[in-house]
Amino acid sequence: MVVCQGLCKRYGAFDALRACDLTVTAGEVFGLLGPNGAGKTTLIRLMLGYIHPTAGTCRVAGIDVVDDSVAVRRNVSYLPGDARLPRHMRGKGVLEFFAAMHPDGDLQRSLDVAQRLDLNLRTHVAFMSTGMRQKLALAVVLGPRTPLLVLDEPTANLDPTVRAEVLQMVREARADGRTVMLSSHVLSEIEETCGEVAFLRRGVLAHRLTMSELFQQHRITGDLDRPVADRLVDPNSDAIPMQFADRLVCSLADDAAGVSGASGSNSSTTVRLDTSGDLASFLGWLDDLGIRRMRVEPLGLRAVYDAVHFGQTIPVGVSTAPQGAMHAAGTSRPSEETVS
Ligand SMILES: Nc1ncnc2c1ncn2[C@@H]1O[C@H](COP(=O)(O)OP(=O)(O)OP(=O)(O)O)[C@@H](O)[C@H]1O
Repeated sequence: MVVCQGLCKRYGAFDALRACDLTVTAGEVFGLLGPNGAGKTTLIRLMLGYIHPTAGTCRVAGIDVVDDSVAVRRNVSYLPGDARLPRHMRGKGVLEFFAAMHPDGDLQRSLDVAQRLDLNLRTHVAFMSTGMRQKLALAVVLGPRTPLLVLDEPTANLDPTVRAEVLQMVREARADGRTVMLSSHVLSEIEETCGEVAFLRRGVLAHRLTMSELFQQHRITGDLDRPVADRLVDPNSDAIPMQFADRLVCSLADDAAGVSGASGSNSSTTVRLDTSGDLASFLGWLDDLGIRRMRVEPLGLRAVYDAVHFGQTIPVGVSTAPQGAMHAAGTSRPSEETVS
C-alpha cells in the first residue's frame, strides 16, 4: 500500500526526514512511533503529497505522490494531528459537507461513528470541547471507506471509554481489508492494535518490528554472583554462548530494587537480560549460571521504545530498519543493533 524509497525532507540545513525506506503491506495496521519532532507528521504529509520530498520517492496504492497527489488522496482518509473544522457549522453540517466532498463520502457511516462516540451533532463546532471536536474529526474521517486510513494521534484528548471505541473501529477497518497507519504516543494503544511498528528518531527510521516478534521478547531480571555478572556484561568476554549471542543483551540493572536488595553489593548484583526468540532454550543456561530470584516479563513496546530513544542496544531477532537508515544511525557489534 505504501512504498517509500530514500525519502528525504530538508528545511534549509535541517533534515526533518532522512533517507526513509518504508513499506506498509496492504491490510495491516501499521504504527508510527517517535518522540516529538521525530518526523512522523512529515512522513505522513510527504506520503499524501501535501509537501514535496527533497529527495526519494513514495508511492501510495501504486500512485506516485508527487506526480498525482490528488489521485493518492482519493485512496486515503486522513486525520491530521491538528484537525481544524469550520467553527460556524453544527456537527451534522460538518459531516454533510465532508461526505459530499470526498468521492467515497458516506454520510450514514459518519453519522453512525458520531453516535458510537456519543457526540451531540447539534452543537456548533465553536462551542464544542476539544474532545468533541476530535470525535467530530474522527466521524468525518471514518466515513469514507478508502483503502488507506491515516490517523495522526487519533485518540488525543479522548476519555478512556471513547479511546477504546476508536481502537475498536481501527480493528474493524482492518477486518474490512483496509490498511491503517496510526501515529500515537500511547504505546499500549499501538501494542493493542498494530501488527507492525516503525520508530522514527531525529528524522531517521531507526527501528522496525512486528508485534509477533515483540511478543517473543522478554526481560529477565535476577541476581547473580558479581564475577559472573561482570563477565556477562563485558562485551569482550565470551561468557554468552554463540547460539544466544545475537538474541541476548545483558546489562546491570540500576532500578531493580523490587527484585533484590542486594543490587550492587560486592558479592552479588542484579542483572537484566533482554532476550528475543524462544525463551525455553535460555532457561537451562540460566540455571547453570546460578541466577537467583529471577523475574521474567514480556519486554513490551515501552522497553524497545526507550532503547531506540536513548540509543541503547536492542536484541536482534526482530525486523531491522533498512541498511541505509541503520548506517545513518550508527551500528556497533555485528550481532547487535545500536541506535546512537
Ligand atoms: N515547515 C517547516 N519548516 C521547518 N521545520 C519544520 C517544518 N515542518 C516541520 N519541521 C520540523 O521537522 C521536525 C519534524 O516535525 P514533525 O511534525 O514531522 O514531528 P512529529 O514526529 O510529527 O512530532 P510530534 O509528535 O510532536 O507531532 C521538527 O523538528 C519540526 O520543527
